Amino acid sequence: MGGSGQGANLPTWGDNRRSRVGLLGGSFNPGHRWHQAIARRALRELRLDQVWLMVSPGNPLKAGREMASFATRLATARQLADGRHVVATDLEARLGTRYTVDTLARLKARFPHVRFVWLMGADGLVTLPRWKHWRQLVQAVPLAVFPRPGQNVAALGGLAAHYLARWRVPARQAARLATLSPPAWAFLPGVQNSISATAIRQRGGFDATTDQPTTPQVI
Ligand SMILES: Nc1ncnc2c1ncn2[C@@H]1O[C@H](COP(=O)(O)OP(=O)(O)OP(=O)(O)O)[C@@H](O)[C@H]1O
Ligand SMILES: O=C(O)c1ccc[n+]([C@@H]2O[C@H](COP(=O)([O-])O)[C@@H](O)[C@H]2O)c1
Repeated sequence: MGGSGQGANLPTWGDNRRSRVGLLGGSFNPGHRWHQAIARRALRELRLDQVWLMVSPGNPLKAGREMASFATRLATARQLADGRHVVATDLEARLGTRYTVDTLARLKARFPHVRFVWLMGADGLVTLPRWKHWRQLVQAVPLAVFPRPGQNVAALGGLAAHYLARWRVPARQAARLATLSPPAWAFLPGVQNSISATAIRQRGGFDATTDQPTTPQVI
């Protein structure tokens, strides 16, 4: 990987090896320690080589919401990275993509030998049917869904989970996920944390008007 923990660059390895990469896309407004916890858990349980904290130039479903600058959000993601196994990246900004389905198409073309897994909290599975071309998206990449307080019942009882039911892999087989042809997904029960970027902002951890953190950015 070309990056240090500070690496916002497009990764330079991977083209010619079968590596396994988890993509944790997010607004990171700001990044927080549960993003890091998910990344580490994914590395371990999905047997990934790397997780990329992929900072969104602008979540299409969060338009108009209080949003710090891209640079500030990327900086908070970088604080969570170690530069080896967890890497923060601005690649969506570089690729000029905003919708996940488009990003995945570009990434798969750019890294044909990398096996990607899309990582998300249970809230992502809830909103998935509102994402651009979501049925196409689930054909493009396996999904790993992490529990989130207050979201799990809606996630597992929702439209996306029903649509994907026949492709669900038991959590005990999560290590296989990166090797499976999509659609494939797993819900990974485990420790949960109610931390959210919204709560951090509401606590005043971040001053979106000045674009500056008022307390340590990563909480
Ligand atoms: N506490 C959490 N538990 C499980 N998943 C989480 C948690 N916090 C964030 N995630 C997941 O991390 C990814 C990126 O999240 P994001 O950057 O939007 O943070 P957030 O805390 O959800 O932000 P916000 O409160 O602004 O919506 C998403 O897939 C989200 O589901
Ligand atoms: O592609 C879409 O339509 C789409 C809709 C909502 C969210 N996403 C992606 O989901 C990821 C999590 O977003 P967020 O803002 O909830 O952290 C991030 O990578 C977004 O680009 C993607």
